[in-house]
Amino acid sequence: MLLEVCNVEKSYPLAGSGLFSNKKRQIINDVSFSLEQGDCIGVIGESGSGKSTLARLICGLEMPNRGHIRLNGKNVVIADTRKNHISVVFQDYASSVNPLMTVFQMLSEPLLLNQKLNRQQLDARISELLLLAGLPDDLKPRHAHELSGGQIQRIAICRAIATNPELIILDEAISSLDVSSQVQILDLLARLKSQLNLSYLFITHDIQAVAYLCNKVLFFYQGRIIERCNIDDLVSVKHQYAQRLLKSVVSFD
Ligand SMILES: Nc1ncnc2c1ncn2[C@@H]1O[C@H](COP(=O)(O)OP(=O)(O)OP(=O)(O)O)[C@@H](O)[C@H]1O
Repeated sequence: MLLEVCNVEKSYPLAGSGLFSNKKRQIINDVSFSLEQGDCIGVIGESGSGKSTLARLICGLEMPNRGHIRLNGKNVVIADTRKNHISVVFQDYASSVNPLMTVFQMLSEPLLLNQKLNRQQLDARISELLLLAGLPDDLKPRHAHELSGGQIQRIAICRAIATNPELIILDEAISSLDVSSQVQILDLLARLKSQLNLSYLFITHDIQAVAYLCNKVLFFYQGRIIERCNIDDLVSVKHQYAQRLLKSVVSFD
């Protein structure tokens, strides 16, 4: 099993409850699921249901209060996504890249974390990544302000795949884009998944995007998984919230 999330719980101190109060608000409630190599699992839920908190726990940016998270049988280590072999692509593409860096520098950074490459090798690997993401090679000297939102998100995806991670977490990775860029990025993610044999945890509000990209789906509600199913069984979900989500989609095929 690639990823195992077992009985995970996370709470934060309750706002306004005083410095010495131990009152807490439970954000993640007894969440368990597993992801096999090659899976793309969609995590869908409304705003504030705890999806991003779950993402931060899985990639080791925070630790759970209870339960455990294992990647390839090893416990995920706090604040070491490199050791954890997990990459993350966030929603806010503009702030996910350094505005002072060129595309070449943005892509050099993750590549040089793991290996020693000379300038020529680095240049060749960056060309390869740009090609994989459907971007022209002449973007290398450009800065973020000289790129479109869709191009920046493709660069963020290049950064995510640069380290050959075991798992990529896509946290609302298409939400800030216009509809046509969303479709293009979904196509890119689907192509990279089969080309590089990637595994994704795809966090979103968008059930149609889940239906397009994922083979399994978890419905998240108030920090709990309230329903889970294979993508082919979407129409037979039982929970009211999951049914409501499905009904909210005008055309669904
Ligand atoms: N560090 C923190 N301290 C206190 N509360 C937090 C912290 N991080 C998140 N929360 C709270 O946890 C709840 C869940 O937040 P989270 O961002 O995980 O939800 P989400 O489902 O990803 O929402 P969205 O779809 O809007 O991004 C929110 O009420 C949020 O205010």
